[in-house]
Amino acid sequence: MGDGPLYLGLDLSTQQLKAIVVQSDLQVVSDAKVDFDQDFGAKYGIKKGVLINEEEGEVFAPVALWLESLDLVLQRLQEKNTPLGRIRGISGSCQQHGSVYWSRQAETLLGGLKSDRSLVEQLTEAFSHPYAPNWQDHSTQAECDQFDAKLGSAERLAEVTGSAAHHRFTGTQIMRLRRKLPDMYAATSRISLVSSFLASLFLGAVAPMDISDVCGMNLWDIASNSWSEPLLELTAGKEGVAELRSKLGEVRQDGGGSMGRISSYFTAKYGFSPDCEVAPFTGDNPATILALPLRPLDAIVSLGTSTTFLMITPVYKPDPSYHFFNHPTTPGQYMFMLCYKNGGLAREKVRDALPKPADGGSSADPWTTFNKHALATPPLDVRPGSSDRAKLGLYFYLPEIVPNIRAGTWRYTCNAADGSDLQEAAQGWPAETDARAIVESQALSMRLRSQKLVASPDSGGGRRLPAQPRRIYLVGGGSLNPAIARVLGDVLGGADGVYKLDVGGNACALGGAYKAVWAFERADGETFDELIGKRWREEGAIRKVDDGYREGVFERYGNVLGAFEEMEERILKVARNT
Ligand SMILES: Nc1ncnc2c1ncn2[C@@H]1O[C@H](COP(=O)(O)OP(=O)(O)O)[C@@H](O)[C@H]1O
Ligand SMILES: O=C(CO)[C@@H](O)[C@H](O)COP(=O)(O)O
Repeated sequence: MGDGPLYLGLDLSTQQLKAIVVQSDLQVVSDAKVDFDQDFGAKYGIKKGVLINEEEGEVFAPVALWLESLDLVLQRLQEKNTPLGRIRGISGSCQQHGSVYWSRQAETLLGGLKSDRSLVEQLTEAFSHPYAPNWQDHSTQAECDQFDAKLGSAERLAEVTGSAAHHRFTGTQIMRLRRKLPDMYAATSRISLVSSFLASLFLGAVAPMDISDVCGMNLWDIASNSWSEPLLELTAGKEGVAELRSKLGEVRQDGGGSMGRISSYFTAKYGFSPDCEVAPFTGDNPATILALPLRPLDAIVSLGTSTTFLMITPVYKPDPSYHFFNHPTTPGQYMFMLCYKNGGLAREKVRDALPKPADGGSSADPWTTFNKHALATPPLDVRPGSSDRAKLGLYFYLPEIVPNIRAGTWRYTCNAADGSDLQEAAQGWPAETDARAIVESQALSMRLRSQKLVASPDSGGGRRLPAQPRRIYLVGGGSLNPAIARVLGDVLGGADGVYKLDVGGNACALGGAYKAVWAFERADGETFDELIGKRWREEGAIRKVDDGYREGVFERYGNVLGAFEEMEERILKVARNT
């Protein structure tokens, strides 16, 4: 390890808080993590990082859990002898949409933290609400209906804010909490997103929201680069607009630079330098696109608790079924995102329903049986040369986001050659078939909804390939899984292959760390891509895990894409979230 400056990236996601430290040349020098269930499950009664109130569809996390986790992850970095004193800058990535409600004492308490006591001991009174609504919350259908109607239509809301109304988007969440807990709302001095909350702890003052993460609220007018007056009015009432504006605060326009020096709590307690500075933090998905120099036509599939599909584009083409966000570092660029609630946890459910192998499942990898079945099942469970019907399923153990369908599982079959004759498979099929079918289903949904963003990549040999991503990068916990990589490659293609980031499970934290490098080392006007592009080395950073486009196989999925869409439409008619 040299002696140059270091940069810390944090990732506060659903199930963990991760930290990663890199050098200016982007080499990783240390990392640590806190697993919420393992480290604090018993104390906070959480499962998979959250608490659930089934009756109202509420999903939320205790803010105190995150305070304790921050102290613990820094302690773990210290125990690994990480030279925290050399850290020059900090940035981070956090689960999107969640909101934290600060009390009137917040600024005083944040500014006066003492290093001989923990964050949780000193900040309990800094919050007007002990919980942060989580992105899996689905308690806000009534508010969503009003948001979609407010500007005339869901299409218009998507045009203005980048997204139609979604249960988890912060505007609908604030609107509901204001109605449900009026005293709490009145006692709130500031509202943070999870990203600005975590940055605030480091700063010792409430930090502004970030220009990319703010697009996950249904409140930010992207074209006019300001809060949307009618949507603030909807959230807080005509009389309440000024108050809500002041709770939300200013939005920081620059994704880089310094928001201020680190709080003395961290210098005294963990040995950070008093010169260490805090850059804006952003959402975990925007940070993921910063984990490597992503080009247009490349796609990232993030296989975390949620499953997301991300691309960057200079063209703003919003639609109610997906999301556009401001790029976290580059004005004029946008992040396209699809987000599925039934991602990692749904795959785990299918995995856990599989019959146990004869040896009782002795492998240390809990995914061995799932992977065996996923790879042994042919695409769409159609044996080559047979007249088998294609199998299509939807596996929504939680109410889904895209499409807006309530919890349930559905199984259909259709003619494999052209998707005709779609019929519900009343008898279902063996559990083993579900292993491949759930990954195919997730990938078919991504392929269906990203069709307008992809084009035919130049294959180099004069051969014109069908429209598809050039490269697909896998990140998140599920990126460790070779069978999932293979099925995603089969369905989504990827002319140049499917790659996994070597820090696959840590990509958002890494994106945060790279953002810190850029934030503090950029030359005048130097973009993130320019700076990171010069320093990033493919070797050691990514590994090819699948060939991606396979002629013949890709087209077989194309044949049933229409049937997949029809299946969703039929189910939507009877099982829409209300
Ligand atoms: N080998 C694997 N195969 C498939 N999924 C995996 C594997 N390892 C971990 N996961 C999944 O990764 C998920 C956690 O991913 P991660 O990106 O760390 O989560 P988050 O950022 O949402 O907290 C878990 O739900 C787990 O099921
Ligand atoms: O809601 C979204 C994006 O809109 C989720 O992607 C959250 O940002 C949580 O991410 P993970 O914890 O699954 O990484």
